[in-house]
Amino acid sequence: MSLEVVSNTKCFGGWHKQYRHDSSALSCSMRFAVFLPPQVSKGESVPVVYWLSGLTCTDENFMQKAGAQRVAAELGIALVAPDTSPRGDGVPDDPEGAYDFGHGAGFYVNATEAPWSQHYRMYDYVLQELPQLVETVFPVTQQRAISGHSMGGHGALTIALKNPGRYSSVTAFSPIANPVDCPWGQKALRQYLGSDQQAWREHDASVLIARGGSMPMLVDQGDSDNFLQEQLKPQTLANAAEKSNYPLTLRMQQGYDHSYYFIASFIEEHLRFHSENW
Ligand SMILES: N[C@@H](CCC(=O)N[C@@H](CSC=O)C(=O)NCC(=O)O)C(=O)O
Repeated sequence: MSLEVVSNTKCFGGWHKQYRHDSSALSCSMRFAVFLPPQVSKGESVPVVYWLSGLTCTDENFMQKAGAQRVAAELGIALVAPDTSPRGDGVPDDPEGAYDFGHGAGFYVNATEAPWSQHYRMYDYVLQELPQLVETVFPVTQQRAISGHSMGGHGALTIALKNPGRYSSVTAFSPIANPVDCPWGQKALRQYLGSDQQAWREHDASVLIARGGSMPMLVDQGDSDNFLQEQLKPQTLANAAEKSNYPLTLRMQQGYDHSYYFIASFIEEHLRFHSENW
């Protein structure tokens, strides 16, 4: 396993680092970011929160805009932020360069349809390859939590719901909560997974949560989010959770939009939530 250090920056007594590596899941070179809290420099092993970003993002949006490092340093949590899709000249992209499919829009699934299936395997990357690498290279414990925003909120919820026991807790900001029934989700799932909607349902948080479960889950959603009605549908998630008695806390936050200003306002509460549930 070869890791290239891209950057190394001191932050709140810990270190923000970017790395590049050859991903076998995605068959391309990938960059990811890690924040190691100060406890690591004192020889401690720490738990990890994996952060999945939304459409158009790289590993940088969350690390630069969410302001998560101060609380992660206080709580002794490592943060890991992967990119949102495979990338590179050899990786097919949306033919029209649309922002909601292809590069920057991997939707955290394993594509089954050509030409996407060779590289677009973000589900395996996030669930297996990246944690394996992180747990080999960095002083981290087996305690993992997962969180994300929008497309990344969809990724966090579905990966957690499909893998009970793998994460201690899951949180999301403005997740695409019912992708089988919104334009972003339908466009991506049809192309990555084909026309059989049963396959899409296996990556829909509202479908999965209806099957029950017990992993602590917190979702924050701004009520002034432009994407709320057409793309996000948190009420569908809440209704399904109620029917299956799933312990979901959904908080509608008055006046907040879809941006990282919203995430920055509540990321501390999400990290404390994870910290209470290791
Ligand atoms: N460019 C698009 C909207 C793209 C957008 O809003 N991306 C969000 C995530 S949306 C769902 O996954 C984001 O996080 N952007 C990066 C940022 O740093 O804000 C448009 O113009 O509509």
